[in-house]
Amino acid sequence: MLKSAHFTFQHTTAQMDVERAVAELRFGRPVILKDNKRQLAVLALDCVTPAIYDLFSQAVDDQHRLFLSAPRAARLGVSSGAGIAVPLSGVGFEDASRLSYALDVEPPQEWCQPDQIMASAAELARNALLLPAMIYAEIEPDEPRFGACLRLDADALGQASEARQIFEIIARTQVPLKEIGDAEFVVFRGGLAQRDQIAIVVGKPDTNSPVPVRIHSSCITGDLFGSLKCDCGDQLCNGLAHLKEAGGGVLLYLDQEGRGTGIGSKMRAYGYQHLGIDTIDADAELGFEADHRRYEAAVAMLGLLSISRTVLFTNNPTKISALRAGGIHVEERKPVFGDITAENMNYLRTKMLRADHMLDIETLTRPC
Ligand SMILES: Nc1nc2c(ncn2[C@@H]2O[C@H](COP(=O)(O)OP(=O)(O)OP(=O)(O)O)[C@@H](O)[C@H]2O)c(=O)[nH]1
Ligand SMILES: [Zn+2]
Repeated sequence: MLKSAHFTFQHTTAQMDVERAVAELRFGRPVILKDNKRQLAVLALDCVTPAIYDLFSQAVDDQHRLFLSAPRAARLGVSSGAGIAVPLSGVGFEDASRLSYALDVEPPQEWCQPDQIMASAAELARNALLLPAMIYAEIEPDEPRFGACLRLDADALGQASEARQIFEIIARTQVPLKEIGDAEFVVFRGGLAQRDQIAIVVGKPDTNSPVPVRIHSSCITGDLFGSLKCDCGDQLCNGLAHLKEAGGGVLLYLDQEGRGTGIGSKMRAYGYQHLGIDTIDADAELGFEADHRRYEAAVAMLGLLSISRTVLFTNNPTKISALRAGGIHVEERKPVFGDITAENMNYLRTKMLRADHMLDIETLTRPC
């Protein structure tokens, strides 16, 4: 309960400021990112129209640059761990866009190391589920043309990160499921974006022993519509079935579509995959690392369910290390498979060979 005498709306938290900045970027508005030395006006290319692009370049006297992440730079043939900054003077919206995500683009003739603050800008784009391609320029503190824009301290991102682990249970109730019968849905609210996450409790797991747990990341195409391009739908059903067979357990259904890149980017990446590029390189063309998921929410959710010891159903070593890093004991790992089809074979093979997923190498590498 709020104590009304002390409560005011005068302050925001770093978490709120970050979320506001995310909303501004998604509306195609600049955010002013600042540290104690300088301030940069930053726009997400993903949400910019040609008219906004032109307006921005006029406002910064054509001194804008394009930040591209390390994976995108590498696809352009430039190796730079911090990404690159490409001068955009005289470069129009179409060419900036092509440089950001098109295939078979010539490497930029000129580039430099990006300002350090751009790491925070890329992190904002990640929270916003936008391509990490940012248009930016240094501006004067009192620049009136950006007077109405949101200002964000670059430090706020680090501070807001703590919120990733803060959740509360806001609802729990029984939902009978076709395949496994009674289950309890537990809804958690919190995290950086305050989005709701769910756990499905099958049976009555004994939290004094290692609890069978499946961590599943959302896949709208596979989970809901039976896409043949991946194994997610099968893994969701089989995961729940394994929990039931094990005498009860918990499935965490995490809101991290497209390995954390969002449905828009996942579908763009599919477009590139149809041209023969594998799942990791397709994401890299768009500027993404191989996997953008985080598991702080999973750790927090297990904690709220009083689960500290698990038998984890997964083929993905990152999930095991992420839980362990969060203080959850993974006492055993059990596999969870889906059907291997002509359509998902290359995807599974890539996960096995390039992301170390524990899949059956013999079956998957046999030519189809
Ligand atoms: N970016 C991208 N994401 C994909 C693609 N195919 C599937 N995904 C996403 O990959 C994730 C797969 O999630 P999971 O099945 O939980 O995880 P996993 O990494 O395969 O690990 P385990 O199933 O536990 O072995 C989901 O977020 C999907 O939306 C793809 O081609 N590109
Ligand atoms: Zn999938």
